[in-house]
Amino acid sequence: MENNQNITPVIDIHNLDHSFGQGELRKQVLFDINLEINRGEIVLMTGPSGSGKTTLLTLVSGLRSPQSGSCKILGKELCGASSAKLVQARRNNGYIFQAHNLHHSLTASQNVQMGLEVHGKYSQREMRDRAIAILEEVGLADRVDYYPDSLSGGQKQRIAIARALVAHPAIVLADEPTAALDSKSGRDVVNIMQRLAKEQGSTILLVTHDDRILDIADRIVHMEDGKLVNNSVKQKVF
Ligand SMILES: Nc1ncnc2c1ncn2[C@@H]1O[C@H](COP(=O)(O)OP(=O)(O)OP(=O)(O)O)[C@@H](O)[C@H]1O
Repeated sequence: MENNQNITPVIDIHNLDHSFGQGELRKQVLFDINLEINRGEIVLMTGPSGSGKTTLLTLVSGLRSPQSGSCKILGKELCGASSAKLVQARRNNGYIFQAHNLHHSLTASQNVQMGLEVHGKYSQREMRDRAIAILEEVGLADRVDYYPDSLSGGQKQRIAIARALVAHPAIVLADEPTAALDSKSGRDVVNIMQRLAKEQGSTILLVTHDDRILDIADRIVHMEDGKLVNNSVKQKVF
């Protein structure tokens, strides 16, 4: 199984279509998507508003059920999968969103611990230790017991990264993680995300409108009117 995962793409999508609505209101928003992403790759997805980027991300994550075509994640087909299988698939992912989605009534370390609680296999002590260790890695050693409202946007997004990566997920899905940040904070959070994901061997699929972070990509794909129009290896710009 382990060897198999090293050679087959972690994300393996073929002829994927997706529509919203029924009958006359039915509207197709994804058309014949083909995308293979290997272990450890960082792929950025760009494209205009409404082109279908978030929809594709939700299908890959198991948050939405793929309807037609093939969407294999870590070798498991999500197209036609039961709700229980989709829930299981979600456990392989770490999520980072534009608005960090932290719980205001929980401290930084308690928020990060939530990334471990869903797995149900760690003791309280172990969760706290792991949360503190990863908060140190994202430069927040001195903010472990702070509440999100007393922290800056960049600091909150670093907590969200720590929460997404604390359980060493195989796949990290990020939807415009730098949109709410100034240039320096945006740069810092993607650098941290890139470093941690490379250390852990995670695969990253990141949706962005932010031209300033494109250089972290191993590859950039572009969505246009529900179709992936550019799916090639990126020339790194230095
Ligand atoms: N739950 C839904 N029900 C119906 N239509 C939807 C739903 N979610 C998205 N859509 C439609 O699907 C299309 C693609 O939306 P999506 O959010 O995937 O685009 P996007 O590229 O992520 O846009 P943005 O960059 O603005 O976030 C849009 O036309 C949108 O209106």
